[in-house]
Amino acid sequence: MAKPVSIEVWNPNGKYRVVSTKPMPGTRWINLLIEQDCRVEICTEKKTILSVEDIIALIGNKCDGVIGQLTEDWGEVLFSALRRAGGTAFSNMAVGYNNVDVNAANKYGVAVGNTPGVLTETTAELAASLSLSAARRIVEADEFMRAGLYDGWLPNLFVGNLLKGQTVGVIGAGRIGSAYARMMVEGFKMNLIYYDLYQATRLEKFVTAYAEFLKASGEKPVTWKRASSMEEVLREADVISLHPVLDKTTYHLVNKERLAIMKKEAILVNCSRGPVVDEVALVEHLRENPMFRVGLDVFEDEPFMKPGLADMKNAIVVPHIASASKWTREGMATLAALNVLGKIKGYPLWSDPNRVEPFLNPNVPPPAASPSIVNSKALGLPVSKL
Ligand SMILES: NC(=O)C1=CN([C@@H]2O[C@H](COP(=O)(O)OP(=O)(O)OC[C@H]3O[C@@H](n4cnc5c(N)ncnc54)[C@H](O)[C@@H]3O)[C@@H](O)[C@H]2O)C=CC1
Ligand SMILES: O=C(O)C(=O)CO
Repeated sequence: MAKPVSIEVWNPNGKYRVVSTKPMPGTRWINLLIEQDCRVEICTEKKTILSVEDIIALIGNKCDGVIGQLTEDWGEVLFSALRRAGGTAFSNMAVGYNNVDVNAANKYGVAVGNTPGVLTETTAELAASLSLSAARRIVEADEFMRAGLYDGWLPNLFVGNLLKGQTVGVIGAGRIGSAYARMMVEGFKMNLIYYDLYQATRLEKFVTAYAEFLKASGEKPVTWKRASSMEEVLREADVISLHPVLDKTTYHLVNKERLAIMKKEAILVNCSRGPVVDEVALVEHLRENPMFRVGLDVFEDEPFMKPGLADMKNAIVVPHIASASKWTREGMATLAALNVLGKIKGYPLWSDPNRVEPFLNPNVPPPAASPSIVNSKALGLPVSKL
């Protein structure tokens, strides 16, 4: 039996009981729930990752909805517990929901929300930061400086790669992959090659228009290409950034064989999910190819790194912070809360999960809709006309 977990309670007399497994940034999300007669309970347990047992204890005997985190294992056990407690609403505070067994949620009639859109630019900016940091060896140079090793300018000191005119490769050109591609093409005048199951039409139009602009200004135009295989991207690109969802098709998408076809001085960035890369193979590749560099926000066995990774000078590692801007994290909390609230109140689903701005303006009440429910079709939820 799990120990009771510590909680903070807001609006104790609220009709609907909504639990958040973590404190989340900002207060708007709490106020929006309270205004709609919710009692909000926030888990304040010091432990970073809650176990299934901890969450069962949080759900208790009566719970209308839960806001959860990507570190939690939302499957059969939790969805059945939530349903037994009378709940029909869950939302991840994340766009990725590979920690959620959606079939299990469907079985118990629980809506599964996620938070697309609000983190697109923030996440793409971190991928761009990792790309630049790797190309210009910023972390190594910073460590060198702090260690007191700098004793004067040298022609060969921390020489890195110029991005202008090189090729950026994007695997998974959805919301974040496309935003990243635009930053690298427009910001650094890189040529684009991308691989996705679907054509990224808006991205292609953007690069075409930007190329026209450059040409009209007398500059060399950038180019784009949709690759017919992932290998084509790996072979041709100088900087490759991974942005697909994590599912069976993308597990170990980058493995030993695929690392071997990349350029010896290429840069690989991963801001999607750790298991998209075979991290053991990556450590070996980094060891054998000192000019190959990586920027990693996510890890295969998060929060752990595979042995050897932390020792590699050609790896930059940060702790899953790609969406960590204040505006984004507060917006994610708001979208997650509104997903849960919308289901509890019987609101329809917002018609376009890529257009979430109307939910994020703090000066205007949000639309009476759930911003993004990934299993809405399976549950037969109505769609808003707005
Ligand atoms: N590191 C972090 O903090 C963050 C990580 N993420 C991760 O990024 C992922 C992508 O997010 P969005 O861009 O909003 O999602 P999205 O759904 O707009 O884009 C994902 C793209 O991946 C493509 N894709 C799927 N399977 C593929 C395959 N086998 N090969 C190539 N492409 C494939 C899809 O067609 C789609 O275009 C999330 O699912 C999440 O796991 C998202 C936000 C923050
Ligand atoms: O939203 C996600 O999927 C994350 O990884 C955290 O922002």
